Amino acid sequence: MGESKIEFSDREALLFHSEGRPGKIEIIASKPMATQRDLSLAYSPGVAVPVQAIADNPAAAYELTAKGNLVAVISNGTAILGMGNLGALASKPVMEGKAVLFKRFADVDSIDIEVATEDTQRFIEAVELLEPTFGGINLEDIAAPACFIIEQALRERMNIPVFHDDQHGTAIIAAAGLINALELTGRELKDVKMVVNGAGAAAIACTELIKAMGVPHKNVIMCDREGVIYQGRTSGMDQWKSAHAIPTEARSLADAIKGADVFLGLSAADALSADMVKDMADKPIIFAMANPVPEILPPVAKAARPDAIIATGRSDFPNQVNNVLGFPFIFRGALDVHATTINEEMKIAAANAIAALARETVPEEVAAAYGGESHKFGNDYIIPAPFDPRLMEVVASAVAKAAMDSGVAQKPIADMEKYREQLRARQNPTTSVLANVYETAKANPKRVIFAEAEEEVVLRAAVQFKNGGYGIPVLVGRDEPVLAKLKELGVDDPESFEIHNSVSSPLVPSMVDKLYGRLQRRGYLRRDAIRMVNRDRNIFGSLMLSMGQADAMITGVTRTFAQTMRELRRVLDAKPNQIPFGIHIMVGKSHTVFIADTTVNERPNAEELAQIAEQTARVARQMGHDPRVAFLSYSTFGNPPGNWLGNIREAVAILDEKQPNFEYEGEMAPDVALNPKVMANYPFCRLSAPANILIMPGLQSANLSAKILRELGGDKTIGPILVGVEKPVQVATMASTASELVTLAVMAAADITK
Ligand SMILES: NC(=O)C1=CN([C@@H]2O[C@H](COP(=O)(O)OP(=O)(O)OC[C@H]3O[C@@H](n4cnc5c(N)ncnc54)[C@H](OP(=O)(O)O)[C@@H]3O)[C@@H](O)[C@H]2O)C=CC1
Ligand SMILES: CC(=O)C(=O)O
Ligand SMILES: [Mg+2]
Repeated sequence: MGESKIEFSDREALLFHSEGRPGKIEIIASKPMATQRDLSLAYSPGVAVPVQAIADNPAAAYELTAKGNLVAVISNGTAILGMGNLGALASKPVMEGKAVLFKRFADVDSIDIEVATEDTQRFIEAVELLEPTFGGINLEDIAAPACFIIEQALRERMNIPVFHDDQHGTAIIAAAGLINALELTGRELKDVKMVVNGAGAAAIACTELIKAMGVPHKNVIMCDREGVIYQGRTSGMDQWKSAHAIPTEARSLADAIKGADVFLGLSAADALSADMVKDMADKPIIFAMANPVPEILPPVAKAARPDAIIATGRSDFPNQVNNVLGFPFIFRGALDVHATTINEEMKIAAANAIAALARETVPEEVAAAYGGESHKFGNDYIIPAPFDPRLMEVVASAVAKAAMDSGVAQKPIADMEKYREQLRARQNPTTSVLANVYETAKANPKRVIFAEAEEEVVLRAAVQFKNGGYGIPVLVGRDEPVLAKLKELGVDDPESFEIHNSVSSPLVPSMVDKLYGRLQRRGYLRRDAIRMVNRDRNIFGSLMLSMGQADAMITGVTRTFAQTMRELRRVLDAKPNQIPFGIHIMVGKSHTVFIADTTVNERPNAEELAQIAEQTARVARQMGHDPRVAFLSYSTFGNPPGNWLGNIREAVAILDEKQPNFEYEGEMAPDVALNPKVMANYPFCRLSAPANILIMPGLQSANLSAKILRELGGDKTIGPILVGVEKPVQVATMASTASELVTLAVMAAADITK
């Protein structure tokens, strides 16, 4: 078990939240709001019709509004992670984070609501009044014991699922992990001796579920800040703690832990010492789940007890026992059957489904999401990772089925197999493929040149790239300004970055020879080559790349795309039998479209169009898509006729000759390519479904479309991605943000265009 792999500075964490649109969420309309008619339908007078329909039949709200897929993440900030009571406002970043996780992992729309009161009754009243808005309520980071009263009252008063995530979400995941850890260490629930540190929301709920599964009451010692909760203790007690008091001589955690099989930490940072771990039974099971800093760090626990199974709540160590593995999928299943509640049966079904998934063989494509490591059920893999795309299908369907079997589903699912298919389809392959691209880069770290390292945005990207573990940034720039800027960015060890400066680089003479060799018959003198190597960072970087000093390169923020390309092409050739060009990827809600050539060839001829189609199909396939190419035009199959269609038709004919292993068709207008109803007017069309690759007739239309879509579609655009150059190099745009640069650098490192 290694050190934490993910590092970041405080400044980086703040910038992550403040950059661009502040915070982590925004709301997007799901219906067009473009015309007067749209307005009439969406708002007055059209909206009166669904209003009346819902007044007549409240269940219609699930069909006519967003309610059925909308979950509120609600907190008063009294127990923010393990940071304590920092108030409602300070809890907002965590609650926005939970809302984003709902969306990312289970396509559940979610909004954070921070309620500024510590008065239990006022909180209950505020939340219960929200029932019309939401399909479910996820309570979060509310301290015990108020959370128990709040949840119970709301469950009684509301007819939608109310779920306190820190209690039950955590309990479900901890139970799943424990089932597997016990199996690996050859223990049975009935014999286990367990110590629980913490007696709050998470600790009480975990203990209750684990006792319900079979660990005897007398075998569990619970501790809080005052030490052991023993029978007869009077100070700092409440009814929830009393329920777990046992007769024992132990008074401190150090006493209690002697000989224990399992430690369950849901308390605070550093509460468990290495000495205590040494006192545990053979093959101890240690779940140190306090966030953000666990009760003990895995390397410390492992050093004390190499035979231990160790889990934390964090994503940067193996065995992440965190409620993120549960709540998105539990609500997905509950919402899909319009469950009135989330009951014990649904929770146990979720725990069993998660535990069983970890014992299954990890398929190839999933292995990539684990950083290419072969994950096999064992001490460092007792629980699936949150990025495991199988979780959605497996957990949500188990929860939905349990809701149906236990009689709380208002809309049972008729065809479970079809439902599982729909769950799979809710996940856009690009999202998980991108996660895989990141993990591929991490698994095999490459040296990536950041050619414009004196730019702050580039340096920030390089720092993120390094801290994310995606590879080794190789910075091109003058040492002093680069080091000074790294310090400004809060980097503790700027000297650990490799910086290359053309003024002092020993590589310069051989670079000049190489460049002069390439350019002498293109009108350049040796002194021109010297000047270019010394002054031009793209030339210097490209020469480093071509001389094998690094594996990939990212540039583009200080010069226009065309100028950057001219500089690169002085050094780098096209790949054999390929042409360089650009792809923009538009990542839609459930589909992805690749558009090419958006950057290089102004007026591609027929051969070039066919070539662009073939190369784009290869990239799309590499990113998990079955290519379906449409050659776009203003004209569809000859209508209207025109003078510009010849080379498009010829490109289709070239592919007809070559018989490539993907679908293609043309010429056609974009609506024919993308809208199945319009495509149906052309029954002879050879595409089996809407196109996912759009080959544009020329740079004008391609580049304009990509830029318009980018401006209108925001960060759903990836690219431009440069294809067809002999070395992995990516040219960003001058407006790129640090995170866009990191994505491109990772794509270059993972060589997705190879
Ligand atoms: N990994 C995961 O998925 C999750 C982890 N957690 C973590 O669990 C912890 C508790 O959260 P939650 O239950 O919501 O909060 P609560 O405020 O409801 O409970 C906190 C509990 O921890 C106890 N505690 C605090 N410090 C210590 C200490 N040094 N030694 C012993 N007990 C201590 C408190 O004791 P007292 O009663 O005496 O005040 C209290 O019982 C947090 O760190 C949180 O991040 C929570 C949910 C999910
Ligand atoms: C993970 C979580 O919900 C917590 O630490 O509070
Ligand atoms: Mg929490």
